[in-house]
Amino acid sequence: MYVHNDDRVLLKVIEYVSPTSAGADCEVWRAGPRKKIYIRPEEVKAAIVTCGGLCPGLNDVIRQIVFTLDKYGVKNIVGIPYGYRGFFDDSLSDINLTTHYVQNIHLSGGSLLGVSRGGGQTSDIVDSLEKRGINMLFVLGGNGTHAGANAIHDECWRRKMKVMVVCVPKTIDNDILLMDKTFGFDTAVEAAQRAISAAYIEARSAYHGIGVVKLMGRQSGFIAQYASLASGHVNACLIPEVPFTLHGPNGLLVYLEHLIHTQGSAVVCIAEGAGQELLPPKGSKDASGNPVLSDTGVYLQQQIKNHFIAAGTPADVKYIDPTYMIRACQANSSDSILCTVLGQNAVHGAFAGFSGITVGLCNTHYAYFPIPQVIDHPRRVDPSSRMWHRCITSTGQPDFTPRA
Ligand SMILES: Nc1ncnc2c1ncn2[C@@H]1O[C@H](COP(=O)(O)OP(=O)(O)OP(=O)(O)O)[C@@H](O)[C@H]1O
Ligand SMILES: O=P(O)(O)OC[C@H]1O[C@](O)(CO)[C@@H](O)[C@@H]1O
Ligand SMILES: [Mg+2]
Repeated sequence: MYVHNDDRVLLKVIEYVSPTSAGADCEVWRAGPRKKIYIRPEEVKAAIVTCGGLCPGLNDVIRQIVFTLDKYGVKNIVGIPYGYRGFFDDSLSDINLTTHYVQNIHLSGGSLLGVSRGGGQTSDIVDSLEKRGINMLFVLGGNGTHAGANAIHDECWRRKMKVMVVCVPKTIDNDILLMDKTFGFDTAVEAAQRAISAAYIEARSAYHGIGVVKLMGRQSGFIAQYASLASGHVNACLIPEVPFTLHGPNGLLVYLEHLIHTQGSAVVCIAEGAGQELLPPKGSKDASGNPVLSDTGVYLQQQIKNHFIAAGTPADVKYIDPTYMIRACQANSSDSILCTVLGQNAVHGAFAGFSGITVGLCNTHYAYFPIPQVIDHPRRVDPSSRMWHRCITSTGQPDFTPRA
């Protein structure tokens, strides 16, 4: 059954108050195979590239793109090694991708193709596409990668090159706008449970035990929020979107003291971007220009220890940082399904002639989004949302917001 090009997915089942509300001006196409295809399969040279940090499910998406291209009859498929770097680093060679080659890659985490951050001029990448004769490009990555893909799309358009650039959002942080969720997020939340569980068991078993778990989330605290909600053992969830105070009567430290006296143990879950304002900024950036963050997890652990020493109350503080363990793993079943459908739809989108789009889940429907709208700014936890309130209701934490 084919999808008609005029089919649309309703972005939000809400009435927009103003045309500048997020998503109000965004057209979202229904994803899926079209009756009329834009290019003959025998003319296609397809490439797949994975950029940014790792994310569970990358291999599932790569595999499904190759399988679906094969179903359309495409024989010429290459993998670009190590993200955008593979386009301009002459020491790196493309990888020929066949269904046989990718058959089992979803059984392990990581990316078959490798990933990287930083580097590369758009014009060099487009030169490279031209030189290699690539006319279908599948780009898997987060906000930065999407910005790069959109620039590639614009440059191809400017040069009148017929290249379809189609993205699949990859971010365990779940920080892409307008989508229900991105692949890898569920797996990361699930993997974080082992760390939180260990922190809880350690804390419960120790005399006055306190467990601190740091999870990824540079600007968006979704992983910490959902992992805390899923666990049920977290007493305080700290995210970048909600400033907190450590000291003073409404601070975290006094609350932990209260928990130790009333229930004997406590668990804190902190997102890496939370509490950055408590430490001097590092001032450095990674290769892609993302700010390098201070380690608030280690700082928090130290502050808790100091506080309890000063209070004369014994406390056994255990710190767990499972950072890379929650993303370097194999996708769970629900993410595998998501990856499979996203991968298939990425190929359908390219064959339908879309370019400069990304594939995502919108109100439970698979859809094509224009890239600029989904990366206008990172999606963040809304502290006044019902979901955040559900989270703090579940942890039972008081309001740690700094008071004037
Ligand atoms: N504004 C931009 N314009 C063009 N290219 C960009 C831009 N921002 C980042 N890139 C490129 O995109 C690639 C990935 O960017 P980045 O390291 O920020 O990861 P990301 O896609 O945001 O994923 P993650 O969620 O893991 O951070 C890098 O090669 C980087 O050079
Ligand atoms: O250490 P790396 O590879 O730069 O990745 C860390 C970053 O990845 C992210 O999860 C984004 O993918 C951020 O939250 C985190 O800061
Ligand atoms: Mg990014």
